[in-house]
Amino acid sequence: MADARKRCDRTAAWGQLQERFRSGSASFDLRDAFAQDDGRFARFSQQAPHVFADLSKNLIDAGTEQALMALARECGVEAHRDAMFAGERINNTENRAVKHWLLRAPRDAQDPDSMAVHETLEAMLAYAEHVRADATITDVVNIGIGGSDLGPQMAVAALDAFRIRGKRLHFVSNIDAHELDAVLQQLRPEGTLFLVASKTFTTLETMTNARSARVWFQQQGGNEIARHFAALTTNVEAARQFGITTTFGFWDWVGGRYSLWSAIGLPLAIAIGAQRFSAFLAGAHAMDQHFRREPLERNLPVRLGLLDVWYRDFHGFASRSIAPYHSALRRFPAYLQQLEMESNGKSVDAQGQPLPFATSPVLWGEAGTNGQHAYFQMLHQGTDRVPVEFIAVREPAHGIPGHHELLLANALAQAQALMQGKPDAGGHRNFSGNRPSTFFVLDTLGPESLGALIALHEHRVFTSGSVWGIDSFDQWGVELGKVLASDIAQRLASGDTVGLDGSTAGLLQRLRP
Ligand SMILES: O=P(O)(O)OC[C@H]1O[C@H](O)[C@H](O)[C@@H](O)[C@@H]1O
Repeated sequence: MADARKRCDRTAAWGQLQERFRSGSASFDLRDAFAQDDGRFARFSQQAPHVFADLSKNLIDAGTEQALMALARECGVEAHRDAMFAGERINNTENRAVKHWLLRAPRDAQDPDSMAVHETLEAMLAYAEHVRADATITDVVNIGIGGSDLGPQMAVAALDAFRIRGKRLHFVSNIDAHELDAVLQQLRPEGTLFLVASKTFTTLETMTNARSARVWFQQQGGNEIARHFAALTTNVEAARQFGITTTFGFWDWVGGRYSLWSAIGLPLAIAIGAQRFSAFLAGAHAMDQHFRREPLERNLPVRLGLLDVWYRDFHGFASRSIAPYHSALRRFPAYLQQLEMESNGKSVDAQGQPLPFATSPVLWGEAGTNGQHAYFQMLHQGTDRVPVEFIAVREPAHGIPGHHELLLANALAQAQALMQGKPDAGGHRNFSGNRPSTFFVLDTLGPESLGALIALHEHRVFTSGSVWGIDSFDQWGVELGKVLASDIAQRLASGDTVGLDGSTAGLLQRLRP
């Protein structure tokens, strides 16, 4: 497909944004903005499906947001979004469509893939229910990495309150077998179900771990590999060759970091059950509809994605900190790291032309309040301004009194402190303030709201990637290290350092057994 997007820095809106930044935005003060405008909270906050977002403590005014909307329109973000939902091959470097949204859409007779999606979903959910009902299975081990690990791991933790009791879920990703070893020590072969999760079924880490798990299983006297191993993959043939007969497939138009909604979600379906898994998909679908249909001005993923562009390319902010004030969301920052940094961490456009402006920021963070006692010092008083994203949940899932109010109070207080500061204090006690943050509120952390929160971020990343003109759905940057690792693995065995740089050669010699 010819990419119809216009290079964002060649638009009139880009020039206007530069001008706005030069002529005032650099000295924009949030405290004044609130003092001057009673309606600021209402203007810059909104309810989207299952997610409320307050953007008012960000360094924007109505004029800037308007110019950002103009930028999106001039760049062709809407047409690009519609092309994704029309199933066009917008992942042009891999010549693939991008249809993870179809995995959470109701049956659609018009879409050629919808039938297969729903057949697979039904089979997978039936299997999940079967595993849930099978009391002999006490442990489920997901073996996968990247998109085949971070999504299900994050979501299983996030929805722990809904998790089936009496079964343990484990996630093994690293090729470092300390991880596999620690899990295997807790298992009995007859009580274990291994899920080998890999889109390609070739990933070194996953295949190595899966083979070692199979060896362990057989050495421990396990039999019936067919009953104790299942595969989640687009490469059903490779799974069969591995000896796995229970496979749940998906399609090349599902990117790894967008695959939680596919068979890769099986650990989550086992954890929370078919009905709740369907609710999880429905929550994401509601956000898809919002993204497709709402005008840009009331379109939350679009507003967030454009804010990201404003911060990265005009303010020059190089990172964003994620602060979920809910311990069940502790893996959410790691999940977002892959989603955003693997999608938009590119320095060429979709045609391979170098981009003269900055793209993906660094994402990082920890659950609150823990982060407050570690790195928030730098957020409040460091030399860099780092936009912070708070996520708070109104209703707790526990009944222990006195905690949740304090948790929420801390989230609010941190956002307030970042903005208000204490500029008169002087010296070490001085807080400059005027530090931006976004505040998300969920009524409860449940399947629907989690689905919506994730889809919101997918579309937000789509929006900034679309403005930047990059292919957000490939990941060529992970290839070089993989190729070099296989060369170095041979050299580690042989000791051959010919042709290596001095550092790699020196370290290789030091690391050889
Ligand atoms: O699911 P797999 O094919 O095993 O891939 C697992 C992961 O590894 C790759 O190197 C990519 O960087 C990720 O996008 C992917 O999710």
